[in-house]
Amino acid sequence: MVAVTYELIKTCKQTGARLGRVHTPHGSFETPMFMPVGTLATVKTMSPEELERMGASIILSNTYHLWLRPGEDIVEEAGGLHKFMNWNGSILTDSGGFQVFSLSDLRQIEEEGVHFRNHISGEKLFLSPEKAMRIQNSLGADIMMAFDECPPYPADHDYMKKSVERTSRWAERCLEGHQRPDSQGLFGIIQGGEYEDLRRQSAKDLTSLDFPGYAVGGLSVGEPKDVMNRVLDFTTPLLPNDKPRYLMGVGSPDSLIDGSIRGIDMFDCVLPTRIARNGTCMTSQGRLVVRNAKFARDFRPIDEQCDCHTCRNYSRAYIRHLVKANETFGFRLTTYHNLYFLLKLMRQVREAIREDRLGDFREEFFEKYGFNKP
Ligand SMILES: Nc1nc2c(CCNCC3CCCCC3)c3[nH]c(NCCc4ccccc4)nc3cc2c(=O)[nH]1
Ligand SMILES: [Zn+2]
Repeated sequence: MVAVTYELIKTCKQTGARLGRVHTPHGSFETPMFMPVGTLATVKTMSPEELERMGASIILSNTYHLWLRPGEDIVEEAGGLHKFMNWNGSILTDSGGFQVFSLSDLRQIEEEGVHFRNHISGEKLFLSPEKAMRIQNSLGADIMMAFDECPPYPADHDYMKKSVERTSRWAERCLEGHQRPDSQGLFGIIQGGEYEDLRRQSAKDLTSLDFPGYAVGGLSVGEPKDVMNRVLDFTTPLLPNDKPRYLMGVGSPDSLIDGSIRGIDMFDCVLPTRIARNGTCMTSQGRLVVRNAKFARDFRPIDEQCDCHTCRNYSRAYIRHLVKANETFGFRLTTYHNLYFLLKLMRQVREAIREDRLGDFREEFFEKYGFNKP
């Protein structure tokens, strides 16, 4: 029995976008879909009830963080992540590879795995494909990610080639180390940077291993947006049509639309929750920094075209006051709105695919939001 399956509902006649549905042991969700990030087993300042009310179906958590704190053994004793955090929707855990490279210094990559320092205590640690599988099996997420290397941008072709080949060997070790394939779906991660030959090699290696889903990794690491779009143009067609495609670390409105147009089904990013905690909101007219003095007497909602709980009940002036006073409730209101905004955007993208007009929707949205013309 396969834990995670994908159903292609239809392809947009105007673009390469696809409307689909992903089935997991904890429920199914339509795609393209945005996944809120909950690093330490919580989507910061949001309760599971609020996540459900805003329309979240799947959230992310993380091997690296939960291994360090509180420890995957405690989560396992609690009955797994779903019970531990009281979230009954789907959960995806990243493998920790990216976090090791982005969070800790003194890391050393070898064939066996990665040596690094705990970014909290400084103690020396070691993470391997097998260890990353054991931790994710203990956490019990519906979807787990292969242990990969996400090279820095830019990286030269030689380094990238060696890295892709090692990531492919690690992917095989992940499949062997995965103890619960019937209840947790393991996704492979395609690397290769901006090099078409290496993206082809990575896709060939990983699709021959028959994972239930595939992620495009190694992007949203500082490259210009047109480089990301070009890499997607030649990478997504290499992936099977009957499996989900997950673009890692992407969460700005324009990239969610452009990634969907290029056949991506799933997205995650810390952006909406992170900028919310410094009082910046995404709105249909572009970004709004609510802390700005000009909103001191502005009693309109954050976004006059938004029907979320925050926009129906609170004003810019009130939220500005809370954020300036560093009141937690202020960050709850901005976080709720930003997540709702992206989840609603994905609903609009799915609607546009249904009606074969995602290209038109992109034009309208970019114009209103203030993104530069294509
Ligand atoms: N395995 C793996 N993960 C990647 C991630 C982490 C995805 N989010 C996981 C999530 C799990 C829970 C804890 C948080 C992370 C990426 N994130 C980004 N860009 C983010 C760029 C960005 C954008 C806005 C703000 C900060 C960073 N590129 C990524 C590439 C890879 C990759 O190749 N391999
Ligand atoms: Zn709102």
